[in-house]
Amino acid sequence: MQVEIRKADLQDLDALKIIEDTCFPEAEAATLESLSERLQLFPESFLVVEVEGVLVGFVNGAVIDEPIIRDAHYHDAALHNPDGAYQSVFGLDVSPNHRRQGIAEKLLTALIDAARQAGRKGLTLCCKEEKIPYYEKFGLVNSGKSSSTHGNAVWYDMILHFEEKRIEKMDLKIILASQSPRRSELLSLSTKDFAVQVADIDEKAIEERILAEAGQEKFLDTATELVETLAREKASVIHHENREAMVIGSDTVVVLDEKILGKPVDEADAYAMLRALAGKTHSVLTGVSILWGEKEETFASETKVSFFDWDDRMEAEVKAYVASGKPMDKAGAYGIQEEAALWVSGIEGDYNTIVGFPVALVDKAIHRLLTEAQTEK
Ligand SMILES: Cc1cn([C@H]2C[C@H](O)[C@@H](COP(=O)(O)OP(=O)(O)OP(=O)(O)O)O2)c(=O)[nH]c1=O
Repeated sequence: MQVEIRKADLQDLDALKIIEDTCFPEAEAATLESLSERLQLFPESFLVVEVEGVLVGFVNGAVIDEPIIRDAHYHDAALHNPDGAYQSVFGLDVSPNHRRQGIAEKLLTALIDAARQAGRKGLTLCCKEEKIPYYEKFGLVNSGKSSSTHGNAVWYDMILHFEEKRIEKMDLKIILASQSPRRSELLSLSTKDFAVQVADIDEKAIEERILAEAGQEKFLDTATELVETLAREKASVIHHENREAMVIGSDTVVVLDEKILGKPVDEADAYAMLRALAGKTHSVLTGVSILWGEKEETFASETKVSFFDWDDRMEAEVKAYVASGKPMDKAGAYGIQEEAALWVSGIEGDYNTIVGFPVALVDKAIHRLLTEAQTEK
């Protein structure tokens, strides 16, 4: 028996309505308009099942903010929130001649998996008393009688809370291989539980090698390879000494007119860099490498930054900024989080990539690795 689950589309509407009417009494069955509205509103959580190419069942539900479905959720489309916390189940239908073949189970499991993947906190539905044991098999827990009077029946709230997979809950050692206080601050938005160990590598030698080996590819590709390699090298040094830990390395460079601007070597160099950046658009590239056991996630993020034209006021500000010593530990000789903010006319991309750590991408990569490890267990 060939069973296939896929997302529903509007062409399925008539078949869906026929199945809905065979599964529910008239007072409880969703109308054609309602099914059509749901299809358009939350296609991500409207799944159908086909057996040998014939549509025989479906499951659907809005994504809502609270763990319990209220009657208003069925009628008020505006209560669907694509970023909401709970996947609800408005209906689970299988046509009568395809029951007792595990098809409803497959549908519900697919919706639970999709909700987990989407990072929801859980899944919630209302059912009649006799269906409680059925849903308990999926881990849903009876929270008592529902306030719903849908179809004048008595309903029960059933809720499945997904396990918290935040990093804090895991027995995991994370090490940030960086001396940069800004990287620590940004990583702490994703997890509070990490150590810092500084990796000492010969950045200049790696840069010279990669630039010397560069072929005909675009300069930005070479620069991307450079920040990824430096990030991986930093992580690798620390990972070598801490085999069980998840180690994160990172590196940032500024790319202007096919030239790489790293940290300035002295005040004159810092001044020259800032003078060259004025009136132009450059790229800030930050590479990140996460090493954990045999696993690796290495990537780079690019943000374009434009500076206002050079004028007398900027000249005075740049001189004072250089004299303060602040440019010396920063790629391109500036920190957008400091006085240099006054010279920036616009950015295109992620702000934190400029500050040296694209924390949103890092957070996602960490959780991808954790999910991967859990499914392998
Ligand atoms: C462009 C720019 C860079 N920077 C910083 C980010 C990085 O810390 C620094 C680039 O130097 P990196 O060599 O990438 O990093 P680092 O030496 O500070 O730390 P480690 O190698 O130990 O990880 O420039 C800002 O803080 N703001 C900015 O606007």
